[in-house]
Amino acid sequence: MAAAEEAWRVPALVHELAAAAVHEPPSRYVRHEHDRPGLVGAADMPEPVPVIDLRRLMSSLSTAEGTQEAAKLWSALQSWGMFLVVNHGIEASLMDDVMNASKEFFHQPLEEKQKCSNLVDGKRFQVEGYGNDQVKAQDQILDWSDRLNLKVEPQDERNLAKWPRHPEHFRDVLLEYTLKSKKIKCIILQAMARLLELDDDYFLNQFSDKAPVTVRINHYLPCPRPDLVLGFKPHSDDGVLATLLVDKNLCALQVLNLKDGMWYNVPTKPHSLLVNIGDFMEVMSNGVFKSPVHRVVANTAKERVSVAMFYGLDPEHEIKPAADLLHDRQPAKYKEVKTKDYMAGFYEHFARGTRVIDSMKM
Ligand SMILES: O=C(O)CCC(=O)C(=O)O
Ligand SMILES: [Fe+2]
Repeated sequence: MAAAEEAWRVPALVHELAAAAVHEPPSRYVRHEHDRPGLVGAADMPEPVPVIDLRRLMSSLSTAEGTQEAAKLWSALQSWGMFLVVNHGIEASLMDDVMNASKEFFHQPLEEKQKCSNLVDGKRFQVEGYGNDQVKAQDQILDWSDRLNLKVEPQDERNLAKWPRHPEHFRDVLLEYTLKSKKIKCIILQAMARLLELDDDYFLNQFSDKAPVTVRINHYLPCPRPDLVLGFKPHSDDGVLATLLVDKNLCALQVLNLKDGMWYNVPTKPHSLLVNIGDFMEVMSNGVFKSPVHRVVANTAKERVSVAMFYGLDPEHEIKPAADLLHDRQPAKYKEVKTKDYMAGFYEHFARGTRVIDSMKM
């Protein structure tokens, strides 16, 4: 491929645009009119995302309080497909450490961050590392953010060359946070299985020791025209579940309400975790639980960082609706698909701003 043809595949980082103090976002970042966040902003949710007390949820079989918490979880899963979790057992100081270490990485000089670049030889894209999303088409609209993607598990698949060396404690805090966040994922998946009257371990049993845990750390820098761009395009998450650590000072995440087609602000709560249902769960629950479509808006003044952790499945695993949920009047709504094929489709669709799960519906 000629060099001139290739240049569009490696756009400037938002870090570079911000450093150059551009007054207008380059056209590649400007969304089509119907897709712009505009100046008005989204509405606050008529019914906010439920806040689930994890300690209470753990006792859901044995206490009235627990039953109440499980009912809240059911309502969260039926409405927004996302919920906040408190009393989750991760120390506030560890959450702050993860957030601060991530910010510190993004504040490193560009040369330091480029040591973790997601480009091989400066041009060939790979998912892991620091940089832009993969650019698959010249007219692809880019997000006003830079990202760091890392595979944390399986341990023997960690590509440590892509992990930040600065700040030095980045690795330790991320690993400690992963361990603790995994326990939360287990409790939630058991409660979800119980809500569907499946074996408590039905969802957990889908994970083999090859199931990946990946992290995406998003860096949203201020934008001179937040009405024209998006920090993160509309998408639903891959994987079974995603847990999200968001900046407590800035509410910028929005979720689409499929019933009225409107975007709603997702509230933040200090030291809570936001849990999103991923596409794999939508398929396994045969659509009882829906993975929410969400996006992030930009703003003129404040920087924002978020840390998203995704629980995936073994690449060879077949994702399919749970057999016990299917009967004559309730046939499978999704085609069976191998995780690796789903993931290949995911990146194709993600670049175009469409959803791979829509192509799996029967
Ligand atoms: O930054 C956020 O709040 C959301 C990030 C997100 O949706 C993602 O990384 O998949
Ligand atoms: Fe997401």
